[in-house]
Amino acid sequence: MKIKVGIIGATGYTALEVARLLQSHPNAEIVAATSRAEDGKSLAEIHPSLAGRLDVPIEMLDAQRIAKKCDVVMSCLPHGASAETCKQLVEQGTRVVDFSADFRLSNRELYEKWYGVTHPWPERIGKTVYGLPEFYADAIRDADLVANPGCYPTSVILPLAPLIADGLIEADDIIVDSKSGVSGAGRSAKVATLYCEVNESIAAYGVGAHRHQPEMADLVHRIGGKAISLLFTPHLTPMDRGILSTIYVRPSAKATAADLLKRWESQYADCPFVTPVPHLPSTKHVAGTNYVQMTARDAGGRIVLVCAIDNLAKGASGAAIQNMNVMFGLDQTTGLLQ
Ligand SMILES: NC(=O)C1=CN([C@@H]2O[C@H](COP(=O)(O)OP(=O)(O)OC[C@H]3O[C@@H](n4cnc5c(N)ncnc54)[C@H](OP(=O)(O)O)[C@@H]3O)[C@@H](O)[C@H]2O)C=CC1
Ligand SMILES: CC(=O)N[C@@H](CCC(=O)OP(=O)(O)O)C(=O)O
Repeated sequence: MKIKVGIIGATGYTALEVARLLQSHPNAEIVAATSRAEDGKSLAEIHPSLAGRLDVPIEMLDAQRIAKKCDVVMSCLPHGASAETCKQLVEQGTRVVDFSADFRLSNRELYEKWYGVTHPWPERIGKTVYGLPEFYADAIRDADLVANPGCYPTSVILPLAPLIADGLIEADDIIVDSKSGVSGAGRSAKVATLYCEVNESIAAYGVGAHRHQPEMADLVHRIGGKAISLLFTPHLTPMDRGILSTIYVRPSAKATAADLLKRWESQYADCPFVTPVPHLPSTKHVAGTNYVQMTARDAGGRIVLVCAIDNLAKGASGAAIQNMNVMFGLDQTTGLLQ
C-alpha cells in the first residue's frame, strides 16, 4: 500500500518540487492537491513540466475532505496562513509536514516578535519537532506534525551545530553570508523578483533583520546546547535555485579546519545526505538533489565554512520527503537518490 500524499498550496515552487520528486517515489502517491486560484485545473496544467505524468485535479482547500483522502499532507502554504490549516488537518487525524516557519521556533514570543502575527495554535510552538532527521529522527518517526526547516537555516545549522556542541568554535562571533536563487522567494509575482531586477545583478537584503537569523540561533542552541550570537546577511542571486552559505567562525583553542572536517565526518557518518567534502562546494554540485556539501578552510585567524544545498530540495521539498520517509518507517533515502 502506498502512502497517500496531499499537497496544499499546489501552485507554488515547493509544491512542484514535491510532485516532481514523488513521481519516482516507490512507496507514495499524490492523491490530492489544492489551490485557491486554480481550482478545477490539474497539477500538470499548472506545472507543464509534469504534463502527461500527473493528472491529479486541483481542488479548493477543505481540511476535512483532504484529511479523509490523505495519510500525510505537505503544507506548502506561506507562514501565517499555514498554521491554522495544519491545526485542522492534525485534528482530523492526518499527519502533516509544514513547509512554513509557523512551528519552527522554540516559543511564541520569539515567533510573534519576528513574524508580526498572533499564532493561531500557540500550544504547539516549542512542542513540534523540527524536521532535521540528522538530529531528530526519533521524534519525527512518531510526529503528527513536523516543522520542515527553513532553507537558509538548513545550510547553517548543519555545519554549525556539531562544532558548537563540541566547543570547537567561539559561540559569540559567527558571521553568516548566504546567497539564494530566486525560487527561494516563491512563485507569486513581486517586483523584487522580476527578471530585470534580478538578472545580471546580486543584492543583499534583510541585513541584520532577516527572520531566519533567530531560527538559526534557536536551533544551534537547542542542538549544540549553547547560546550563540550570529549575524546573518542573505543575498538574492540571478540563478533559479541553490543556496551557498559562507560562514566565518573563530576557532576555539587550537582547532583547525581539518579538525572541523573530522568532527563533521563522525557526526554525519550515518546521515546519507550530509557530505563533508575537501573541495569548495558550489550550488551546481547539489542542484536538484537532497545532498548537502560542506567544507572548512583556515583563513586569517578564522575558519571559513562553506555549505551548499538546493533550496527547493534539502532546503524544502526533498527534506519534506525525507521527513515523510522517517514518519512512515521507510529508509530516509527512498525516492530521493535521483
Ligand atoms: N521556495 C523555497 O525555496 C522555500 C520555501 N519554503 C516555504 O514553503 C512554503 C511554500 O513556498 P513556495 O512554494 O516557495 O511558495 P509559493 O509562493 O510559490 O506558493 C505558495 C502557495 O500557497 C498558496 N497560498 C498563498 N497564500 C495563501 C493563503 N493565504 N491561504 C492559502 N493558500 C495560500 C498559493 O496558491 P493559491 O494562491 O492559488 O492558493 C501557492 O500555491 C512557504 O511557507 C515558504 O516559506 C521553505 C523553504 C524553501
Ligand atoms: C530568496 C528568498 O526570498 N528567500 C526567502 C526564504 C526562503 C523561505 O521560503 O524560507 P521560509 O520557509 O522560512 O519562508 C526569504 O528570504 O524570505
